[in-house]
Amino acid sequence: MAPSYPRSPAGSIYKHDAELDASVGKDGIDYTRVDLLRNTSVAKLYEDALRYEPGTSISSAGALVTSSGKKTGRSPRDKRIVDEETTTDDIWWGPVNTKLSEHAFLINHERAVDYLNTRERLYVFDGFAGWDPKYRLKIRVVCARAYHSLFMHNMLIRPTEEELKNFGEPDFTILNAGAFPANRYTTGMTSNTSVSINFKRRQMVILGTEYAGEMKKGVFTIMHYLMPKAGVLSLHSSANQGLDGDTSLFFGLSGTGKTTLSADPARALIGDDEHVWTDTGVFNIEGGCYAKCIDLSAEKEPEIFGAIRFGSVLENVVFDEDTRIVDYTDKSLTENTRCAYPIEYIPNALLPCIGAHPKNIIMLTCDALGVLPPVSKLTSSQAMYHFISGYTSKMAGTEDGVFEPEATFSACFGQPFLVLHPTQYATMLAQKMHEHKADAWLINTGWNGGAYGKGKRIALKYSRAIIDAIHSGELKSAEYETYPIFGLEIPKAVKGVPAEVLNPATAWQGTQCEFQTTVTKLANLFNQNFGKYQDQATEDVVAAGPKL
Ligand SMILES: Nc1ncnc2c1ncn2[C@@H]1O[C@H](COP(=O)(O)OP(=O)(O)OP(=O)(O)O)[C@@H](O)[C@H]1O
Ligand SMILES: O=C([O-])CC(=O)C(=O)O
Ligand SMILES: [Ca+2]
Ligand SMILES: [Mn+2]
Repeated sequence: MAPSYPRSPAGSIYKHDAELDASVGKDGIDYTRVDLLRNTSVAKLYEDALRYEPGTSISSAGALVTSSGKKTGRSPRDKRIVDEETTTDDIWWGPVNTKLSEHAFLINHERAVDYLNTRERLYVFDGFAGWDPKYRLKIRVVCARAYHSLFMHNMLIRPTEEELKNFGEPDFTILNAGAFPANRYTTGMTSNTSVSINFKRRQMVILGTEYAGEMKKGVFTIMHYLMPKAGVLSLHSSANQGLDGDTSLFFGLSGTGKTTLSADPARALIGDDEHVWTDTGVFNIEGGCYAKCIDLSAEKEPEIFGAIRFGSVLENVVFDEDTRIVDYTDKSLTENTRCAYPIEYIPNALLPCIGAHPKNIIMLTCDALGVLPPVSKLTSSQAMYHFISGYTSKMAGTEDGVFEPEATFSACFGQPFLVLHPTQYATMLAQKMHEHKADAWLINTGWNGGAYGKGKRIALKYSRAIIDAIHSGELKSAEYETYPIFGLEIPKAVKGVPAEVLNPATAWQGTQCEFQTTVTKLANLFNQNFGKYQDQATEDVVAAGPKL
């Protein structure tokens, strides 16, 4: 049977080649073997992981504690997209998408297949990406570690028994042979880690990294291509919904607070990381959340803390040998400690994870220079400017080789996952925001009072108070002042936040001279970066940047 991309009532939204479908339907994996474990129970995956995978334990809360080995973050420099005729003209080749030849892909594929077929145990998980049946993709994950299977069981949408029975052929297959290296002498390889996506064959192959986040972000990359092609907008954002059904999107690069701030006791959680904005509203791509755990506490993040229990996968954390109590402050393995849990482990998750059109667009940035205001209200041109710029700081650990906050511009707040040119996503976002009259806000969840090393990260309770004020309508009618150079509108007061914190100039603990220098430095970085998009952006968007 030919695999199919998501179908609308009008037929397939994605064209494909029947002959090719027939040939790649055979992905090389021996599905007839008797020891193949398909959509195995959580308990069985626990037992296998504990028995066969070194570095696996149970935490005092019942979570499966695992080790992802040497790689404890994604490897963006080892990610490749196959250069083939059905997609090559669409892809934004360059900064994040590096070409891999079809032949080199086949070598990697063969290596993964041989590795997987020769394991004593093989796990297959079939699940969905996308809560809206109209756009849903059927994803198959084939892997050799119970940990990886449980991770994707948590992160994809779990099929019902009935759906599993009728699953048929997957739309996309992930072959995860992460414990086995890529051959560095294969053309196009620059290390023994390789994460490659082939849109024509609908396959993703992972070699040389056991970091499970590669799989969820692989699915996102696939959706980031297919969804805009189908006329809907994929987003690296979290989403939640108030009692009145008002939806908020929280954009932000890794570590800016999408997961933390979307878990809000007063609002229903739609999802924490990947969404699609369609003509009818917003749907979550995933069936689970993937929270950062560093310095996690029950007091500060009760919903997330409570979600770490039987069934959850806790990666690279350190715990007490006797009590099995996890020390969330311990960064000795990595700062990027993570937990993957099914979305229904969050008490007020909205099921199915589909919400209304967004009313508030919240852009999160973690400014390590300490000069962006904790909150500003954006005009629509400023919203586009900041979406295209995607300024933040890369936080330690999420990517290989990052050890302290590093200023970065990541287009659409998720450049590593973009497949098309950033302006294509930005244009769709502008249209949708205009059509649905959404308000836009920029929130700095990063440093305040001084740069990294001198000031401190703004208190989580202040960021939460700001978000409450957006949702209550308090901020929309607040009094504002203009923040010079950046031209941002800052509220003069927000309930629950000390007034001096709101303006970076009054919050600054060092000299005003040092403050001005830092503002100028950041403004220059913005201008320099936006140069890349000057030609494609409209005049008003270009004018929305800082003016020195
Ligand atoms: N003021 C703040 N606002 C939000 N998060 C904060 C704040 N101060 C500290 N943090 C911490 O920053 C981290 C934010 O991580 P979070 O998991 O929410 O990021 P994310 O945007 O979901 O990233 P990713 O895409 O990598 O999952 C958490 O560890 C949180 O405790
Ligand atoms: O991909 C990961 O490992 C975690 C994540 O959500 C991100 O980095 O945006
Ligand atoms: Ca997250
Ligand atoms: Mn993310």
